[in-house]
Amino acid sequence: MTNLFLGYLPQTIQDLSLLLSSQVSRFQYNCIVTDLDLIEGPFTKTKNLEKSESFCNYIIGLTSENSTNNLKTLFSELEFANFLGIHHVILRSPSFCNYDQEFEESYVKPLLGNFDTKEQNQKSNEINVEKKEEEKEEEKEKEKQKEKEQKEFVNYARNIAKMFAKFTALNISLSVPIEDQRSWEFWLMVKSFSDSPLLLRLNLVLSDTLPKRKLTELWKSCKPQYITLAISSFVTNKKGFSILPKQFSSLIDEFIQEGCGIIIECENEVEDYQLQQLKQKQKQKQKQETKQINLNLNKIISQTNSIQNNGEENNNTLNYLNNDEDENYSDQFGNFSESLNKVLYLRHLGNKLPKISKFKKSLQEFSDVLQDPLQPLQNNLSSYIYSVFEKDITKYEVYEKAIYLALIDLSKKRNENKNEQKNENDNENENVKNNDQPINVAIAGAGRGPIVKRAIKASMKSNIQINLYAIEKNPSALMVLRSIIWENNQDVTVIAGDMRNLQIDIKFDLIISELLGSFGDNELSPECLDGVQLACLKPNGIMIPQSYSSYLAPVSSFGTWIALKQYSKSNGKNDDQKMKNCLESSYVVRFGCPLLIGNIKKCFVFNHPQDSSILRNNFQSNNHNQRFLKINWIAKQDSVCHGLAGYFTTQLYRDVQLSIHPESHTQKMASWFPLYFPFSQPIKIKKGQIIEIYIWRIGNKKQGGVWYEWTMTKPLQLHIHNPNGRASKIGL
Ligand SMILES: C[S@@+](CC[C@H](N)C(=O)[O-])C[C@H]1O[C@@H](n2cnc3c(N)ncnc32)[C@H](O)[C@@H]1O
Repeated sequence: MTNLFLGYLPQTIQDLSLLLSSQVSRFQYNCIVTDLDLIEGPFTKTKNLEKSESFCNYIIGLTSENSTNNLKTLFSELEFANFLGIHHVILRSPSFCNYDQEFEESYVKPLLGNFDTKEQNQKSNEINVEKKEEEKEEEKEKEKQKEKEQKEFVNYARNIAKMFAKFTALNISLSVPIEDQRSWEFWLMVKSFSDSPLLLRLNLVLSDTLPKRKLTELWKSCKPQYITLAISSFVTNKKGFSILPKQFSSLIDEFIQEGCGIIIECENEVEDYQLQQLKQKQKQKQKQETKQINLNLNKIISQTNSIQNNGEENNNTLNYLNNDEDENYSDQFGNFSESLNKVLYLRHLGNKLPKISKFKKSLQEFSDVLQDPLQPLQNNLSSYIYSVFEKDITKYEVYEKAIYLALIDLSKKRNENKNEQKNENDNENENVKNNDQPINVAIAGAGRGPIVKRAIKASMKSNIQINLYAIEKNPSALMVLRSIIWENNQDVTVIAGDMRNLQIDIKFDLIISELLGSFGDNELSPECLDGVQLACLKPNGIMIPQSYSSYLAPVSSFGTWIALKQYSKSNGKNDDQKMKNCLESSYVVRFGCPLLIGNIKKCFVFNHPQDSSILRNNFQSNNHNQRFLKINWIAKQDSVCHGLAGYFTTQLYRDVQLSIHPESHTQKMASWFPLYFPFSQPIKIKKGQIIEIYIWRIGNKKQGGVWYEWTMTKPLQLHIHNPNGRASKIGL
């Protein structure tokens, strides 16, 4: 059974308390969505009113149609919900959201008919002449209508924002039709009018029109709480069961996987109500019936055959209906199982979804959780953090492969040199002796030793002798490292200290490090490796990684934005500057449902070893590690930009790579989530617009560290984020 949240929305409710006691427990709905209409709604019956307290947890209130154009009604209904103790309310979708589509149906299509484009144009030209006057009138009317609706649109958005500010105890979701781009505009407008836009939730309504793919992606990035399946979304298959057309069910699958709850609209609850009446009369029979229903319910839920295929494989469901006892009810109440059928079907869809692997599940827990990037140079990492690193087997396997190839190449080079020298030098014996020396390998930043272990393995595999050194500055990690080396009887020399200023005589053929952050250079790998390269790398020595590149894309991710705002609120605690700083810092985050508005583009590149003369001249100023770049994109679609998503790829050695770039992500590697550079305000973007940003990597030891600054210049000019590293600096 999945954790799918199912809500039930009957069009009419005769007896809410009966419905709750029968439906929720028996048919495994999580709740009933019920009208808050104060005149004809279920709560107008005193019986329901009296019991409201006890069943409020199972109820989501739905505002009435009248409330969409009447502030007073909306207010009264929300106040009533509050009074009853209902915690969740869904605001009904304003009908004008569908205006454009209706207009298309009733005006545009009949005018165009079925002609091909050429004929179509001719024909419409003719019509244009004939109906010019008539159309002018129509145009005027249309304009008027549009203007009226635009006003209503804004007014309703304003009303909602007002109500939202007033009823802070209610969890409010706004309903909007999923297939209409205008409803997205409306949703944004309400959000931007509102005082606490983050708390306003979203209920998408799916009717019989499938949204365009791009719109679906856009909605997913808005983190909807529910999708309501309107009656018109369902079709009846050959066997008479309500199912969703294939594309619809795939769409629902996608949203279920993002944790979205489903609300099913059903015609009425008469059958269930009457079923209960009957049950009272036929107590004995009812017991058996309940038993049978539960039995069949379990069978149906566990079956994995497709209900979809015209009902052909839907034998269990059919059995349920054809069951002797159930036939009585079906005869008496016609399609009494209609709502049950829908819920079983949806449970079935939920169960049919591919099981999420343990690996994916463990990652999902981190969705939209903001973390400050690690600073392994400035801070000493804890044992727990090392243990998390070490769980990522994939990363170390790739490292081992790179080390193996580097050892082979170093050994080959030696042999070539040896042969050359053999030819050149008379005193050949002595040189041969020198060249047979093991290869000097250093792990720079060894931690508790996972790469040390891989270097030993690579040496054994390649049968190439190495002298292995482990450099580490974290005193506690060093203790663990030493005891692991001792326990495993490994031949490793531990060098305690900062790799940037080692006072040792040894020169290395190969220096291996893993000092990479989510943005490649953001844990100061360039600065750390400069020191050890200058002091200890032999000429023509190799460094792993050989290079790393960062990447950026403008991102829309409401979930991440909400998390950021909440973080800034709780961290800032009424201190304005602190709150601002939170919005100007970069974060490691697994974007829950990101929408990349432009293609991912390369940002900064670092190569190792660096040119040693450049390195020597800039060692103090760190100028050679500073970067400044302008990047622009053409927006792929309408959306809201919440900042920049940062990724990296690294070439460890030759073609051995690690990547968190979404298009080339190393499979099953979980060590790094993307880096998020937020913009201090969400920016509405139109499809085709140029998005232009500037980003800097600045700083040196004298300035207390390295930091990034970033800004947007198009379509909106923003301030520089994190000037002088005021919000976040990476300590050197
Ligand atoms: C990201 S961790 C990787 C540790 C280990 N290689 C692993 O994969 O588990 C980086 C390690 O480098 C060490 N480190 C960072 N900067 C250093 C420096 N300047 N000198 C020596 N060690 C450093 C940190 O203490 C940390 O143990």
